[in-house]
Amino acid sequence: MNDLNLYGWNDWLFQQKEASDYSGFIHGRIAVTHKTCYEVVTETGCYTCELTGNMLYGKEDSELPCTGDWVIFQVLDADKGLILDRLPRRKTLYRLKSGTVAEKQAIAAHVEQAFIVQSLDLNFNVRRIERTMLQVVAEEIRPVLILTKTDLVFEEAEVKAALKHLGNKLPVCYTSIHDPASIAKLRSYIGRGETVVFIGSSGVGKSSLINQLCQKEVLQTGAISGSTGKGKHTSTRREIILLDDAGVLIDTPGIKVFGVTSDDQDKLSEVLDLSRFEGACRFADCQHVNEKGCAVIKAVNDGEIEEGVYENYLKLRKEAWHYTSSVHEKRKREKSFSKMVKQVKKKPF
Ligand SMILES: Nc1nc2c(ncn2[C@@H]2O[C@H](COP(=O)(O)OP(=O)(O)OP(=O)(O)O)[C@@H](O)[C@H]2O)c(=O)[nH]1
Ligand SMILES: [Zn+2]
Repeated sequence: MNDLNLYGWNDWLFQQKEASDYSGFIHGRIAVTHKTCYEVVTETGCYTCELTGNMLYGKEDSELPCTGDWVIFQVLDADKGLILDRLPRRKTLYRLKSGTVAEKQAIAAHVEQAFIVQSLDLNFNVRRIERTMLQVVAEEIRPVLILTKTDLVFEEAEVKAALKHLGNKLPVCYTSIHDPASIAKLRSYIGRGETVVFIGSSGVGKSSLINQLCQKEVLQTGAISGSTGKGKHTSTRREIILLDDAGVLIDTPGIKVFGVTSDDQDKLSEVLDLSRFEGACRFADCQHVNEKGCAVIKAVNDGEIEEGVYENYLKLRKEAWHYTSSVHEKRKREKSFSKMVKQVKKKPF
């Protein structure tokens, strides 16, 4: 028997299930997402499930179930099922689907915290931390920064200086798999029944951390390739891992870049720590691009905001605009297409 409360099942989800047309069927949480099917954990075991046509056709990519989603399904066989409904989501990590401009893709649903993992070698990149934070806080997910491989040589002062503006925005945790105390500290961040998603490029040590947190080998780790210094890509699927007495961990395959799918100016300013200057801009709706009397631009010129941070602001802002206008365009095209179809249908033949 699995206790689904340990997997994060709660009263809110129960109410969502009650409200579903399919409330009479069993529910479970998606533990693994394959190309066309899902592995779903339930109280009585694991089922491999496919989607009904209704769940699949005419749906945006972001509406398809993802790892961490709670779904209702019909049991077909001893270990097979058909997903009939997906419960509404809260706190979902999305990313821009690669190769598209207006399609987002859900990566992990119902997550309370995101562990943004970078290793203290060439992988460390503050701009990427800022970008990932934006995706995370847009969904009210709490970010934690994890800097791994402290046993390797790194410039601590440089790292700390680069993170200065982020210091009060997220806890920063330094870890090494050779330092058990650092892993114990990390574990203390994870509450019972809480879901944590691990985000980070391939080779930064996500699987190693998860194994150490579980105190057993639950995930295969990759060897570093000698020629490139980068980890081999070892994750081919996302997976949910249950900690013995704490929460639920979701591993994601090495997603390198998060394309922006949020156009929340306030969140962006908050992440980049620009909010403390904004109030003094001459115009209330100042975008801090080239407006007169912009306090943010003044702070950049005065050296109070680092240029790199401001440049990333402009970059992320531009991407957010691009995303929103592309989504808008897409909706308009779809609308005019369905109008055209309706008109065609009306015409007598
Ligand atoms: N020196 C050192 N090496 C580490 C540490 N953590 C992980 N590694 C090594 O880094 C390599 C990659 O680790 P993984 O845990 O497989 O990395 P990952 O982020 O899960 O990579 P993917 O599964 O490809 O996404 C392995 O050879 C690990 O042994 C650490 O704290 N210190
Ligand atoms: Zn301004």
